[in-house]
Amino acid sequence: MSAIIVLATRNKGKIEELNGMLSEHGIVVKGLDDYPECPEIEEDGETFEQNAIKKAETVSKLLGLPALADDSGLEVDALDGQPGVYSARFAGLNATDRDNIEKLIALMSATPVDARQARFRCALAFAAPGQRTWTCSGSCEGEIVLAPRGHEGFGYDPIFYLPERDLTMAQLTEREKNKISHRGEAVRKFVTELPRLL
Ligand SMILES: O=P(O)(O)OP(=O)(O)OP(=O)(O)OC[C@H]1O[C@@H](n2cnc3c(O)ncnc32)[C@H](O)[C@@H]1O
Ligand SMILES: [Mg+2]
Repeated sequence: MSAIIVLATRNKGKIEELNGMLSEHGIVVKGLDDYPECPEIEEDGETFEQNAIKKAETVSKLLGLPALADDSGLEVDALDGQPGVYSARFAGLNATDRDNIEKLIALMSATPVDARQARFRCALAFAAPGQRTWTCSGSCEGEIVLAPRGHEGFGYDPIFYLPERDLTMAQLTEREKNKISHRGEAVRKFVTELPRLL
């Protein structure tokens, strides 16, 4: 079996990771760069789940195809859960990963090392014509470090430290990241539902 699922994103890191996990299940994930007619979708939800549902349903309706969406971000305990749903635009609307990392490092520099707990969260939503939208989520615990390390992954990975590995997320290969990440956990739940959803 082989199926195409549109992933409602232009984030290349997400497309790469989702393809890495779903290709062995006969699924090819295509991002929105393959569907230039899809407009930017305003992410105005209060939760990752609300944003994921909005992105998946908007794209599925517009294209008349099954669509998966990932809304994800970083929650830092010392910042009361920030940047949360604002993770992509933490340092402003057109912020780069580097801008966001620099802002977070500046905000965390006064926080003691033993109070830098954080987690990545990922909500997935799957919408298809005539079907009820399905959602699931995953999370991954870690700590913020002030010195970025590693070049793999994307986003906040270089400052997301995994104490049990003594590595940042950006020092893991894509395959290793997928085994432990918030997105990996959510995708494994999606995979168990695939026979019912597709
Ligand atoms: O909304 P789409 O188009 O999917 O792409 P986006 O980059 O705007 O994605 P989000 O709105 O879900 O924002 C998620 C941000 O959280 C961060 N993030 C999410 N998953 C991450 C991961 O696995 N590693 C590092 N940072 C991550 C990263 O900065 C993302 O830009
Ligand atoms: Mg976004």
